[in-house]
Amino acid sequence: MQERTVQFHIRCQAGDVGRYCLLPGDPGRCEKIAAYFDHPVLIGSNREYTVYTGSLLGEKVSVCSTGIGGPSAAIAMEELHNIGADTFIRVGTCGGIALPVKSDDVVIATGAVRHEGTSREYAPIEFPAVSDYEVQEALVQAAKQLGKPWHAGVVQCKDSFYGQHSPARMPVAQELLYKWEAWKRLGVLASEMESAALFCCAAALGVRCGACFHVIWNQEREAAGLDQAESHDLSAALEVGIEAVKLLIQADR
Ligand SMILES: O=P(O)(O)O[C@H]1O[C@H](CO)[C@@H](O)[C@H]1O
Ligand SMILES: O=c1cc[nH]c(=O)[nH]1
Repeated sequence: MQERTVQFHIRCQAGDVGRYCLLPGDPGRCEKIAAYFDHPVLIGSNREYTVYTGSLLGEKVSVCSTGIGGPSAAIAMEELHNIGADTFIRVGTCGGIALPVKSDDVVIATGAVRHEGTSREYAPIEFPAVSDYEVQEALVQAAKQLGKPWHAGVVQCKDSFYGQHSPARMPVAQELLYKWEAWKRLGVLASEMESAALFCCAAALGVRCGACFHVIWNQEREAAGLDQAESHDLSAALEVGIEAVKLLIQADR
């Protein structure tokens, strides 16, 4: 494919974004994240991709939404990398699976279950989808410094949100249910949709990627009669993501 100055989907070019990029799924989250930057500027918006650039500690940083699912997330990472980005933090939402993971907690991914399609077009299934160690460490340090309730461990990625929430009505119910039971027994913390693709895409490109999540709810806690809490205030996860970028900037200097 011919090299392009302006990237095909994100419609940005070299100079538009920083080396450090935060990657929320929801375009509506970009303005909130950019509000933590110094001098944030809206670079553009096309399809699910909204991009703002500003600075943190004097270093150029950006936020680019990825939309829902691995295909659009991998496109964002590829195109941001084409124009100079090499360090990525997904700042997403997730649903808790492990019982200690409560609504409003922050989950930091150490790795991701590849129950989705995109990562298979980057790496054979034997290859693990893992977070970059430096980014992971910065996220943990950030959560500790900020005093946020956090958990670090494996998250599960899938392509069907409703396969997670209504597995029994799917024609492939048996497969979804026995695998969900396996994720539970293996101590998987939470379910979301993009990290596995992003971690494998990052490995293929030779760039750093980590991920932190706001826990909206936990369907297993609900099933166990523990609580039915639901939270949509993402500020703790956003603050952890921003603080981690600052720690990486300092460590990289
Ligand atoms: O809130 P975001 O970052 O989009 O993340 C989660 O929310 C979406 C599903 O509701 C999926 O993209 C999932 O990964
Ligand atoms: O339960 C949830 C919440 C957010 N994102 C998901 O994929 N699942």
